[in-house]
Amino acid sequence: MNFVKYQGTGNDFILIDDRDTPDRAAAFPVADQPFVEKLCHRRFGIGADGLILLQNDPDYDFKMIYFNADGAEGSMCGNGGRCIVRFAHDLGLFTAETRFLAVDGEHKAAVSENDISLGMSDVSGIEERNGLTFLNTGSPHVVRFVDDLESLDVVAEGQAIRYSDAFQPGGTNVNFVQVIGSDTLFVRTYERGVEDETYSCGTGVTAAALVAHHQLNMSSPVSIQTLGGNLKVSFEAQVDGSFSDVHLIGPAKRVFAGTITI
Ligand SMILES: N[C@H](CCC[C@H](N)C(=O)O)C(=O)O
Repeated sequence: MNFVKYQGTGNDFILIDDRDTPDRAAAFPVADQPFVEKLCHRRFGIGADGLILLQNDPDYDFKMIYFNADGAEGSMCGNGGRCIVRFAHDLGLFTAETRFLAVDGEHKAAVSENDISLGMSDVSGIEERNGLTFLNTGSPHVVRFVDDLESLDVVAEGQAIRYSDAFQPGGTNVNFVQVIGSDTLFVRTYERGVEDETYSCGTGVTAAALVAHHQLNMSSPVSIQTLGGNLKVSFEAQVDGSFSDVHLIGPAKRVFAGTITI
């Protein structure tokens, strides 16, 4: 079975072309969670934050199926979404703009030489839960502002919130955010399903930008720095507290291709 790897601001993914072939026995074993986990493992496998299948869909250019590094199917992945758009473009499935289906519904995206602009789901609003700011940008996210993000223990602090009672049974991703300019945030994310800090989280930086607008009146587009590079988030804030026209903009790059032999 062949695979390619892509990374978007250091959030890295195994991508597999799982479109219908005459022999469906060659299709990816979607229910084999230990297999996906092994492929994502950085010592026993290829190594990745997640694995994404590109499948056919009768009504869209393609369909995205996303698994976290723990092997379980995840909720929406923004950086993975940008990577699969670049992959579909590399496969010649569209020229400049695309419509595809993901776990949270339809997404539109546009490709330019350096960036992918990915349309995200509308966000219904921002809530306070047990003193923490929480929202769903396709995946569940807590957003917490801090003063010194550089020296924060993101794994320990993130885990405490991810497993706290308020977010059971599903858990949540956790973003720590430092304001570093009038329109710029530095974001570090503890990711559910990876159970570690990743270099960048697309739905997470989207959440951070929307909360920065809501709480600090930061205007669109918001620039975001992550450990793996820079992203932009643009949006329209509605009077009822919801957000529409949300876009996650940044690079996604093909890193290598290979054959799975385990
Ligand atoms: N890395 C992803 C987030 C995946 C969400 C996943 N960790 C989950 O909660 O299922 C992103 O770029 O948006």
